[in-house]
Amino acid sequence: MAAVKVELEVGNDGVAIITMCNPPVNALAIPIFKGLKEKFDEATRRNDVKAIVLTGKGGRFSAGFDISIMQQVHQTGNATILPDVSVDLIVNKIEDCKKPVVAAIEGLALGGGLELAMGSHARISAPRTLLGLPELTLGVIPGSGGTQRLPRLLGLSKAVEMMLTSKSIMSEEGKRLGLVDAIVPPEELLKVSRLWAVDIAERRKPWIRSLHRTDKLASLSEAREALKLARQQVKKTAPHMPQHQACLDVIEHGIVYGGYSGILREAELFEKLVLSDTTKCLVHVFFAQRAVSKVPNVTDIGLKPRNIKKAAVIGGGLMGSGIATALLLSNIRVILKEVNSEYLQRGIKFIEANVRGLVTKGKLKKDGADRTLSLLKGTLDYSEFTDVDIVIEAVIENVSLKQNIFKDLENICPPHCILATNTSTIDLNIIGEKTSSQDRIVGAHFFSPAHIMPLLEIVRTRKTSTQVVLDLMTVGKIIKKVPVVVGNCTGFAVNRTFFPYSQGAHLLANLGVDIFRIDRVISNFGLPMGPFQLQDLAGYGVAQAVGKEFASAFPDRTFKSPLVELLVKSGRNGKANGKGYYIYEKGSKPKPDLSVIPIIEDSIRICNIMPSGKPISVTDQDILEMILFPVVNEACRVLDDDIVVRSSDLDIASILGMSFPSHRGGIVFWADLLGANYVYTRLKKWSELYGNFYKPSRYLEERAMKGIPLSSPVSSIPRSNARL
Ligand SMILES: C[C@H](O)CC(=O)SCCNC(=O)CCNC(=O)[C@H](O)C(C)(C)COP(=O)(O)OP(=O)(O)OC[C@H]1O[C@@H](n2cnc3c(N)ncnc32)[C@H](O)[C@@H]1OP(=O)(O)O
Repeated sequence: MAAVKVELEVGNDGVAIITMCNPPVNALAIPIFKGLKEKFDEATRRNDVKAIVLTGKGGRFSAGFDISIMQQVHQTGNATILPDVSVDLIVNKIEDCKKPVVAAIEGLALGGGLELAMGSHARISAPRTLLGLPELTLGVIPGSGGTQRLPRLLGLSKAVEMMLTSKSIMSEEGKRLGLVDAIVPPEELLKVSRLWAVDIAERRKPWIRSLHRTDKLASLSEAREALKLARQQVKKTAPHMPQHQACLDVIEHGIVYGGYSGILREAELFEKLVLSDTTKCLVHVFFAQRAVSKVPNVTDIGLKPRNIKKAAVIGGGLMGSGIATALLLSNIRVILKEVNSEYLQRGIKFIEANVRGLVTKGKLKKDGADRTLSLLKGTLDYSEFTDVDIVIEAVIENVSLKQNIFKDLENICPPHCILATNTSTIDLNIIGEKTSSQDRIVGAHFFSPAHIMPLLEIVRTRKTSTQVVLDLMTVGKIIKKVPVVVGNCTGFAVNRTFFPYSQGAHLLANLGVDIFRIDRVISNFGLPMGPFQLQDLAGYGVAQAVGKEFASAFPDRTFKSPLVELLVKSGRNGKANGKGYYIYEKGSKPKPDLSVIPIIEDSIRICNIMPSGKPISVTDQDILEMILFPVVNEACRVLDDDIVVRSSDLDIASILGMSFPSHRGGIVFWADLLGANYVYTRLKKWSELYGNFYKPSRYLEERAMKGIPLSSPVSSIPRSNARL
């Protein structure tokens, strides 16, 4: 492992080059801060140094504060391990240094990295360098002066926009806006920076301390007005994120009381926010998202992914056309196969609409769209399949149809070709039963709409080859998905974990709880919509088909509600035919359709589970937990059955596949914050009142009894039947 260190080298020109070395991104770990303080002290002291250049090794300036330090704070509860960077290093040793400091930036300067650069007296950058303050995505605010210096360098409105959206800009834009002083080719970066530093020392260039600048700040009243508008905006866009309001408060504080006071206030709030649950969750998500790409015995054994140049998609329905769109947008040639020309034309139209839609949204240029669509070829037979590298089957969920398709594919496709299915529930072993190619059969489970939703569940059986898993992971990354490798079972990881979600909502509805209240509670928690609105969106056919699969796979814990069948009988099919739980009118939010209430009352009568025939009385917290704790319970079974590599994979899958709020950390992490024992006790009580649907799983019970977090590796407890 390369040493984490800071180097100092003094040239004949009297310039000290201070270099941060912590590959791959020069994260600001404790030894880097320590090293920076020492080297700045040394450079300030030495008589042979007249100016300083600060840079990062390996073509990347710095990705900011080492986020694992925040993780340590969360694990220990001890915030005193956070180093004093803002005042002790950046103000005292860099900005107030007796010798000029120039930041030589390449690759990226993010978070604390950009804050170091802004504390310097000038910034010279290589082209196409990323500059940004993404701290809010981690639940904190910039904590090393960013909230004060960025507005002073860029002006208030652009700085506020950059911080609230956490979006980086390129150095070219930075130069235009005044964040960067010059852009030079990478090979000249150090040379120009040294000269610039000497020029400042010899007063040929201005010696500017960003914190002291006020020329770009608006007047107090204008600033207050702009910040008030921003506050109203974030109330709507980030209602669960305390860091957004805190960021605006600190900026305002600095404008009213001066930059240095702003820096002190910023440090106080940063320390407070680091300890918040939001930060715990978002920091967990940061590392969990990176962990999913590490699959033991797949990504760590030196295998190289094969090149995927040509793909085929079977089925041009919504899923198939979405998958084809995702492949095409990443420059992969696609053959789309359908059973007749009417369906084929419809599929091609879907794809064209997806691609043209991106042009309308300004995400793709017209000629880019034309190029993308030229990679698509429709077909009604298998003649184009003889040289494809991957086939993704996306036909309806019919076992014998899929079995026959895979039998054909085995005979027609080249032997190296990956045979993938987009089934959302059917066992892969059954799909491949009529072939002897089980080693190249794999699940490629996309989420609808497939060209937009980021999750790709890669389902492997015991027989799927490692090479095929690695290849599909690589395709997933190429098409900008987050691949999560899971095992084979009904519903795989995501749909299986979440099957109790709508069942729990239906159980409550049949216990007399208002469905619109249920939806409100769930969206207030942070999901984009409640379970009934989601059902409207997906269509009731999906709910019925999926419900049957789970009822037969897990009959012991399935709640069967008559409601969906009653709705269908009364001519409703959700948003698709404009008749659901809600009324859908163009241009306005869905409104509760009160004419659905008599149908719900019918369901309650048939179901007959209300104690003493009366609706149960519940708090909003009860509603939330009665819907989400059964999901946690199933997540426990998924962990127990080894369906995921690690519990944090299920967190990422729940966030990216089911839109579980990332600021809650994912389904397992959220449950652990509440405590296994709390979840267990609540479920146990409801199982006594309302039956097996709530019965705690063995995994949950054991962990609750022994005080072990749900996320602790399975090896800490004796295992049952693994089902990969
Ligand atoms: C006080 C301050 O105001 C507070 C802060 O500075 S908070 C930190 C702010 N900075 C950030 O949020 C940037 C976070 N990093 C990123 O966005 C991306 O990693 C990146 C754009 C820098 C690079 O992306 P990419 O090239 O895709 O590589 P990526 O896989 O993400 O990262 C490479 C490795 O560096 C690690 N890493 C990246 N940034 C890190 C950071 N700031 N701290 C610790 N580790 C970091 C990743 O965990 C990963 O480790 P791994 O190989 O062991 O999984």
